Amino acid sequence: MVTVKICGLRDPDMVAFAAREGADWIGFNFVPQSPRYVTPEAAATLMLRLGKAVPVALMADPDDALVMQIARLGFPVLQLHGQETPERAKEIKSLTGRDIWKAFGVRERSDLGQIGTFPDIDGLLVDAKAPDGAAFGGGHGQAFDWSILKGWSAPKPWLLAGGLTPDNVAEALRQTGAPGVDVSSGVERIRGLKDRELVRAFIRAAKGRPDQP
Ligand SMILES: O=C(O)c1ccccc1NCC(=O)[C@H](O)[C@H](O)COP(=O)(O)O
Repeated sequence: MVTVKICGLRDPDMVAFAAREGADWIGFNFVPQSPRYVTPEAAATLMLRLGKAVPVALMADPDDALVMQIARLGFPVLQLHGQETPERAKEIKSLTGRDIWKAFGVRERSDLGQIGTFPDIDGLLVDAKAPDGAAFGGGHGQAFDWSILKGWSAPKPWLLAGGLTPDNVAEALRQTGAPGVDVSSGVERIRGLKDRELVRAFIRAAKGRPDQP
């Protein structure tokens, strides 16, 4: 079964709703410039509503103090979404003992080359490259050309991300064979605010049960 990560939740009831609807992972965003940012204190409250969903902490170029603070909250997975080097990813892994997922922004086939230089990560996201001039590297609601993944085999467990929506996720999965998907903007009507109907539709479309009430 395809796994689903819903990223950038800020509201406890929405966390509980996404978990009930079958989200496998729920991402909390610790990038202060993001409209989806939550403080570590707020995340601790949100984490009380996870049900069976697994929390993922999203950070961009975090310092040691932040990674330790987040790891202490109990996150089993840290998702790195900045300019972290392979060495820094390894360092964060040893410092915290947590699984490390690294997000890679891609636009063309050659962008996939960087992935092999991160031997110590536990998983990865293949995401769209941020638009030129963007202040941060993800959550822009833009898809990349999925055909660049044709014939590529991921060295680690991976999620497809970037511009996915309830309407295109089934086709994205068909074209890429991704084992899992990650979404943020595509389940929002207002930037930064998740929408229940879209969250439900996305999870059902990704898991291949779109018509169930
Ligand atoms: O979502 C953000 O605001 C964000 C900010 C800074 C770094 C990363 C961010 N999001 C990372 C994610 O994992 C998103 O879910 C992923 O980029 C897909 O986003 P979208 O295209 O909006 O579905």
